[in-house]
Amino acid sequence: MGSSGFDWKLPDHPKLPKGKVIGLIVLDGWGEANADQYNCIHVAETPVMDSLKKGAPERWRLVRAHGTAVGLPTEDDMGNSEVGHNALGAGRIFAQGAKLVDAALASGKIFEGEGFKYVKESFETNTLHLIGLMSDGGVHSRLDQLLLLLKGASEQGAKKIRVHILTDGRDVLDGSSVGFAEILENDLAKLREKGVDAQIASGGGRMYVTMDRYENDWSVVKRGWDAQVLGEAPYKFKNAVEAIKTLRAEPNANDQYLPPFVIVDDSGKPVGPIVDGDAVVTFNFRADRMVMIAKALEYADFDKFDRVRVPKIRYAGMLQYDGELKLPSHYLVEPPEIDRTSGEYLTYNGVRTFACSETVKFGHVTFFWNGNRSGYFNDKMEEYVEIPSDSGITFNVRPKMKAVEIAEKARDAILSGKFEQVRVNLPNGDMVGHTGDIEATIVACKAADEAVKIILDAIEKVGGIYVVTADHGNAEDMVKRNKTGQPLLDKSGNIQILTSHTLQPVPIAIGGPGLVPGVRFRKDLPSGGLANVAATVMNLHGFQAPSDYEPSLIEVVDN
Ligand SMILES: O=C(O)[C@H](O)COP(=O)(O)O
Ligand SMILES: [Mn+2]
Ligand SMILES: [Mn+2]
Repeated sequence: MGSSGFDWKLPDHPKLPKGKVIGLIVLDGWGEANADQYNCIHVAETPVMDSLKKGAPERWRLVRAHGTAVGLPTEDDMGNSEVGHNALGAGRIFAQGAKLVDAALASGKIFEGEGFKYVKESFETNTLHLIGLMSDGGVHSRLDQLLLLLKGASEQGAKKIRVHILTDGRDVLDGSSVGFAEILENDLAKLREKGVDAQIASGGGRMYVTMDRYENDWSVVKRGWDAQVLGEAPYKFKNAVEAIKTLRAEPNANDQYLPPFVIVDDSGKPVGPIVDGDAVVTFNFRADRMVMIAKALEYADFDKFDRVRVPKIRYAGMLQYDGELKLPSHYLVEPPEIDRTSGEYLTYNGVRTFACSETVKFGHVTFFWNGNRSGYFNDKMEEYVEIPSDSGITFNVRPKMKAVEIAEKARDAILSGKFEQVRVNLPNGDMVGHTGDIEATIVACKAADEAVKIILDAIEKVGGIYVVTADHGNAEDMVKRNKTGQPLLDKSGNIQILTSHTLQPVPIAIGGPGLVPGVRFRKDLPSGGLANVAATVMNLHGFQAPSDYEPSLIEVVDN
C-alpha cells in the first residue's frame, strides 16, 4: 500500500520471471525512414542497431511516436521528447498541452480560469507581457494560440500588451521566423486599430535567449531577462521584422541562435521593460524550457544570476510546468494529470531503478518519464545520475556528446547488481539532428550506436534483458520533402534542411540472455505506439500491467 492508501501492488506475470536486469535505452530522435543520403542513421555505421533489426518481426518492430498516438491534436503533429517520454513512462495516452490549450481557447474557458483572472487584475493600470516561442512548430507553443490569446486578452480589457518573441528554426524551418513575425505584426496592428497599445518589445533566438533547460546554462535565461525585464540588449531596433532580417544577415546567423534585441521608440527608449504591477504570461505549453524562466520570474530567493531589478508582477504560465514544485503557482490551463506512471508503480513493487543522461536530456528520462514530476518517488529505490553537458556550443561541434560516458555509467549500474532497471537517454541523433548539420549527425548516430553496444554488452554479462527504443524521429530525415518524398529546393536551388523532428515511427527491439525464449512481439497491435512500451517493460520485470495501461506489445508462446 502507498501512503495514499492506493494499492500499488502489481499482479505477477503468469509466465515471466522477476529480478532480471533490464537495460532500457531511449535513442533520442531516432526514427525509421527510407534509406537515402539524407537519412543519417542509414548513412552512418550503426552495426548494433542494424543487427537488432534482423530480429524482426518477433524481436524488433516499429511503434508510432507522433500525433494522436502520443496525445497531440492531429496526425500532422510530429512527436517530441515531452510527449514521447510521457507516453513511454506513463503507459497511457494523455491529451497533451497543445491539445488542452486548443480546447481552452476554443471554449473560452481559458479566460475564466483562476490564472487568467489573476493576471487580468493588472489590465486596468498596467501592461500584459507575453513571452514565448513564436512558431507553428507545436512542440513548445503555437503561433495561432498566441494570436487567440492576444485577441482574447484585449477583449478582456488588456489595454497595453507587449510580446517578447523567441525565434524558432528548430521545430520549423530555419528562416521561417520572418514570416511568423510578419503574421504577428499584422495582428498587433489590428489590435492597435482597435485602440489597444500592442507591440513586440523584445526578441532573440530560442537557444541563445531564455529557453535553456535542466539548468544547463543560466546565461541563456539571463540574456532573456535583461531584454524582457530590464529592456537591455546589445541590439536595438524600431521594428521586429527588421530586427530579425538584419540579425539573420550576419554570417552564420540562424533563427535558433539570434542575439537578443529590444524594440525602442523614436527617442531610443525600450518600449516594453517589465515593471512593478505588470502581468506576465509565458505562453509556451511545454514545460522543460520554461522551468528556468519561471523560477526567475516567480522565486523571491533566486541566486542563479543577478536579476538587477525584480519587478512585482502577476505571473502565470500557460500551464503549470512542474507538478512537484507547483511552478508556476498561477497558470492558464490545467496540465495533463499524468498519474500512476510506471516508474512509481515499479518502486512499490521492488524494482530498483537507475536513470541517466547528460544534462540536455536528463529531465527526459526522469522528469518527463515520471509525468512531469521532478525528484524521486523513493530515494531508496532510485538513483538518477546527470552527466554535465557541454554548454555554450552547438552540438554539431561535438557530435559524440556524452554518449560513451552515459553508457559507461549505465554499464556500471548494470554490473553493480543494485538495480533491476537501468534507463538511459542517448541524445545524439536528436541534439545534433537539430543543428541541421548532416555530416555531424552521421557522426552522432554512430556514437549512439557505439553507446548502445556498451550497454548491451553489460546486459549480456549479467544475463539481463534489453529494450531499445526511441522517443520520436529526427536524424533519419534531414531534408524537407514534397508529398512524393522528393527533397524540396529553395529559391536558389539548395535543399531545404530539416532541423526538426519527423512524423516517422520509431523502432523497438527486445532481447538479451534473460529474455524467456517464447517472448515475441504480438502481431495484433499493428498500430502500437510509445504508450504500449510501459506495459511491455512491466511484463519483462515479471508483472502484469495495470488494466488501464495500453496493452503490452509482447506475448509468451510455448516453444
Ligand atoms: O526543445 C527542443 O530541443 C526541441 O524543440 C524539441 O526537441 P526534444 O523534444 O527532442 O527535446
Ligand atoms: Mn526527444
Ligand atoms: Mn529534439
